[in-house]
Amino acid sequence: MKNFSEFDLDAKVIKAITEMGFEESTPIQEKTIPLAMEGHDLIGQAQTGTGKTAAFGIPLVSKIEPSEDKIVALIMCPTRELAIQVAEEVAKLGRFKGIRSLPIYGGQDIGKQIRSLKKKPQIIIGTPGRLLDHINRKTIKLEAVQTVVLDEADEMLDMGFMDDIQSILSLVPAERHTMLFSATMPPNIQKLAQQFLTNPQHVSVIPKHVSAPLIDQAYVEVHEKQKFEALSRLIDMEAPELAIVFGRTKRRVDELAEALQKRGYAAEGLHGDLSQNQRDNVMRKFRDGSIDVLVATDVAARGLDVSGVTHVVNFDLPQDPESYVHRIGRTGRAGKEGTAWTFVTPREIDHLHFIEKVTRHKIPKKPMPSPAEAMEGKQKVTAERLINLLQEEKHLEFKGVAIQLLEEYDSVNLLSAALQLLTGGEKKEVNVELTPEDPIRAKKRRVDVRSSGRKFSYGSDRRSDGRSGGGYNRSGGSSGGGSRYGSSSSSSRGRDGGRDYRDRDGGSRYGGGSGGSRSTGSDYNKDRSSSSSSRRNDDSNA
Ligand SMILES: Nc1ncnc2c1ncn2[C@@H]1O[C@H](COP(=O)(O)OP(=O)(O)OP(=O)(O)O)[C@@H](O)[C@H]1O
Ligand SMILES: [Mg+2]
Repeated sequence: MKNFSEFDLDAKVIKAITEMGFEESTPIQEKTIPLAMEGHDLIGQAQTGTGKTAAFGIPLVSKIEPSEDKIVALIMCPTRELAIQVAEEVAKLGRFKGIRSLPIYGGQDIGKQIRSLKKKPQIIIGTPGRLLDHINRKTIKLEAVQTVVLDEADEMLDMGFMDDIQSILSLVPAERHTMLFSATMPPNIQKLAQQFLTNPQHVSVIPKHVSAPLIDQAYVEVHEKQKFEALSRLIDMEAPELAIVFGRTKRRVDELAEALQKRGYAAEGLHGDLSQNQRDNVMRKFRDGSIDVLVATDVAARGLDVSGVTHVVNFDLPQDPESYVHRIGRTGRAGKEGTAWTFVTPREIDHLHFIEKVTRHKIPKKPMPSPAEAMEGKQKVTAERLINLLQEEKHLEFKGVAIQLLEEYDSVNLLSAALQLLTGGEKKEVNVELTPEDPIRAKKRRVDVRSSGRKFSYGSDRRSDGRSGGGYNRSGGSSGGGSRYGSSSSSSRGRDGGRDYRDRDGGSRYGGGSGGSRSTGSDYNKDRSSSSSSRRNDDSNA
């Protein structure tokens, strides 16, 4: 991998990169930075957690003059949390150069945004709905925009943002530089590319498996009613540092977060029906570790980069293979390892196979963790806590009582009792009821592996094992199979429900035939609303 000084970058940007702790470029960065610096339109595909943000962020900030007083770059993201995060990364990259960037998303006070816009940011990072809102108010003007980035392009398409993106791009000069990024590139992305890009270069560093290589994947076959027990045993057994648990609907997420809290886990839910304040709070707590289980709908599936996420659990099987790839990709990022478990009910096994087929990765089956394994995990964690306390010498004021107790009782018995107390088994007894979700049905979607669109792939088949050395180490670079997976789906994808639907409507099961559900209001952002009357106007209070 290349050192960043080998690219033709602004010295102040290189300083920022160094400060961020990046030593070498990742494969997608190595391939896209030179192309982007030359102004080529491009479609960039690389596994989750491999630095796509910096792949477009670095050339972007490198090319902008600090003296510029117009908006010259626009980055669009599907969710608010992602817009915030991308804005933070861009701000870090542009820090020494004095580049001004601003996130613009639904749910945030529009007056405040207008005030921030008066500071003349050069880069806007936003969700499409709120962007359009500002454009209509003329508080955002796009006539000087030279570069547009669509992050998670396929998702924005899928959420029904096509019209919004079209409206936005119609206001950007045609002579522009457009880049499109995602870990997954289903075929319908071609349509978007054809419309918005000019002679794009396809840059793909997707090896055999589209899912990130450092993720240890498994599935557990469980009945709907056993899922909660399976989850708590799993958490006990694995003791994740941070975990994200994905549920199908908002209701599911609410119930699950509450149930976990009742059982004594530090968990909170995230979905599109929460106020932006609540969403921000939950994310902040998760990032700083004051909660360690984030229960979320697919609103958290894309792009979020929280270091320390060691586990992802698909409490409910995701509808789309793409969703699977992105959900599990919240762990195993930036060269770290991660674990992803997926709960599958017996009736959903076919759908799991479908996901395996599309992602070209066999997901091994594991047994449901036993109570003994769960207990063992908990005991281990308790023992570790005890030892930490001992090493920190925070226990000294208890010494007197300890001596007294030891005079009367056997030391092993005494310590066992203390451990039992610490392990806190009593909360396990709390009864928990979740409203059952209907199983996901296998969709008829043609999986044509052979004809996989080689266009996007030029197989840098990488392996995960290289963990030596500093820096990123996600490369490996032997050539090979490099078949991309995205080719597999037919056009049946996208219009028929799935995630947004689930996220939007706590109760309804997927597939109730509501053909247009994608466009009836992704609650995702609650962001798309103000731009189009057919959508729920969730932002009206903003
Ligand atoms: N060259 C690098 N060296 C080390 N770390 C890096 C490098 N580039 C990016 N990172 C870090 O890797 C992590 C993942 O990056 P990023 O969020 O951009 O991934 P992504 O490819 O966009 O993933 P996703 O598909 O999930 O959106 C971030 O924490 C980022 O700071
Ligand atoms: Mg990303």
